[in-house]
Amino acid sequence: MAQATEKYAAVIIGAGPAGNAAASTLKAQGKTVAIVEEDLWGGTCPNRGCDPKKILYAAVEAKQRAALFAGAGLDAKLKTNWPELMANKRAYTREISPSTKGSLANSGIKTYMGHANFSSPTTLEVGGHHLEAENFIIATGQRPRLLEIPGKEFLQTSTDFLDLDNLPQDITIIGGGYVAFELAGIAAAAGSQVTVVLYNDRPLKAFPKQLVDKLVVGLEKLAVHFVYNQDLAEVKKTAPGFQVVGKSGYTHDTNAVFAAVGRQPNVDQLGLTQAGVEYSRFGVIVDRHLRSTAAHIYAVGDAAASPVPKLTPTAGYEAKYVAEQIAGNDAEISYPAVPTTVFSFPKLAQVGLTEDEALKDPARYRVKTTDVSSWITYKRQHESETLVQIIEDKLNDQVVGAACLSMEADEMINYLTLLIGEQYSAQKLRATLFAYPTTASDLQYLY
Ligand SMILES: Cc1cc2nc3c(=O)[nH]c(=O)nc-3n(C[C@H](O)[C@H](O)[C@H](O)COP(=O)(O)OP(=O)(O)OC[C@H]3O[C@@H](n4cnc5c(N)ncnc54)[C@H](O)[C@@H]3O)c2cc1C
Ligand SMILES: NC(=O)c1ccc[n+]([C@@H]2O[C@H](COP(=O)([O-])OP(=O)(O)OC[C@H]3O[C@@H](n4cnc5c(N)ncnc54)[C@H](O)[C@@H]3O)[C@@H](O)[C@H]2O)c1
Repeated sequence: MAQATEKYAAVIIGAGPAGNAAASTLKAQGKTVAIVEEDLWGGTCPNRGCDPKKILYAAVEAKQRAALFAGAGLDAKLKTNWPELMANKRAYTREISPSTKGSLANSGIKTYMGHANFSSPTTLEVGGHHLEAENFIIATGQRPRLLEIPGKEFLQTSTDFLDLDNLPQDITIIGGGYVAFELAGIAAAAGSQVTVVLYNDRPLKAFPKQLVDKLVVGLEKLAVHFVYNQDLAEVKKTAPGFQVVGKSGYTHDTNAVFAAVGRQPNVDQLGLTQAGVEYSRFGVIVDRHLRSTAAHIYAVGDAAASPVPKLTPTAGYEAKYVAEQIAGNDAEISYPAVPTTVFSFPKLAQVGLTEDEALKDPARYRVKTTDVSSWITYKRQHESETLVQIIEDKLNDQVVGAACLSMEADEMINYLTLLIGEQYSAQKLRATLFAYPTTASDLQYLY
């Protein structure tokens, strides 16, 4: 017997940070809401992204911070117990999916498990259910991109790395973005021999080169080996592991190979053509209201080709914005300054106007990069790779962009984000007192 059609005010596809934020905001408006998930409730960030990565990072960070005090008061040589570390991570992640699904259901949101696929602009099929809605929100995220080369079946991804039972002795990472630098840092600090193979000579190219170069120095001190300008031709299986082979003849024998060459939006198996929704390789094409080419269907978070970094905070921000659009607010989306951090050794963070953008208008912007390694905040931690870059608008004496490299960069960038958002001038900053000595108390000496 054919299933009856189930009707909702809004149906959301994907239960990651974006989908969940949209569902709960719409539910709080009193709407009938359904959400569909085909895999883990909670999505990438808490199951196989930000949170599990930061759990692994926290342990090796403690080890690295202690190591910096060798000969300066701490004799202990800490050793990583990877299986125990992984058990600690799994104790956290195993609760995420059931508890996320439970809290959605408890708040009156109907949950469907299965792959969602549009059969028409107003109907979504999920495991034999036909869901109709006045509005749909596509929040299907992204998946790791793989390389189309012989031996691609031997490539692992960040998802595999974050769930490794044992840490391989020798790891090779292909790519030069967030994932490559974060996995390289964790693996090297945990004791693995790491090689990062890049197909160009400009890793993390959205960040200032001077800071990236110093981050590379920091990782090299952890014995990470960088190989530049090597386009990968093939991955071969060998008796002890694998061999990566470059197009120029470069070879490297290793125990495991991880592809960190970007992520691709989950928009290709959604029946979007039947729904009248256009997409590109960057995701669902959206306007300044995050509306797709079908006006009643929106896209948010990693799945949307919107002009912001694809991060958890931007996903949640877009989701709440769309819920307000559906409630009748018709203003175009405007984004606040978006901070971002690469959790490596050390950490690299950035917010607001970038150095490249500022240098295009030197009459207006002043870029000041300070080596802060002699400052007490960094000296007391025995840190040596530390830079802070401040971009000031000369018109009003305000900070409009910043980048930081240090083990404190993740917190420092949040202070700077607040200063940018609140349009703090140097004068106002100098009139504020901060507890001393802290990273915050450094702020008034930076601009
Ligand atoms: C290794 C790693 C580390 C990261 N670290 C950070 C970090 O430190 N800070 C940060 O801000 N961001 C980080 N990110 C990025 C962050 O995880 C994403 O930006 C965020 O998860 C995006 O949320 P989303 O809801 O748009 O997508 P996702 O979290 O990917 O959720 C999408 C959901 O949709 C589901 N889905 C897909 N297709 C369908 C379908 N057809 N039917 C039903 N369900 C479907 C998926 O299974 C998934 O659960 C990291 C990402 C990775 C991979
Ligand atoms: N801390 C965080 O906030 C965090 C951490 C991890 C991931 N993320 C999110 O996930 C996204 C994906 O991260 P990612 O590191 O996979 O992608 P990325 O876009 O940051 O970097 C991809 C890298 O792969 C390189 N590359 C592309 N094609 C290649 C090829 N054929 N051979 C060799 N190298 C190639 C690129 O030059 C680039 O250096 C990020 O952009 C970010 O949005 C965020």
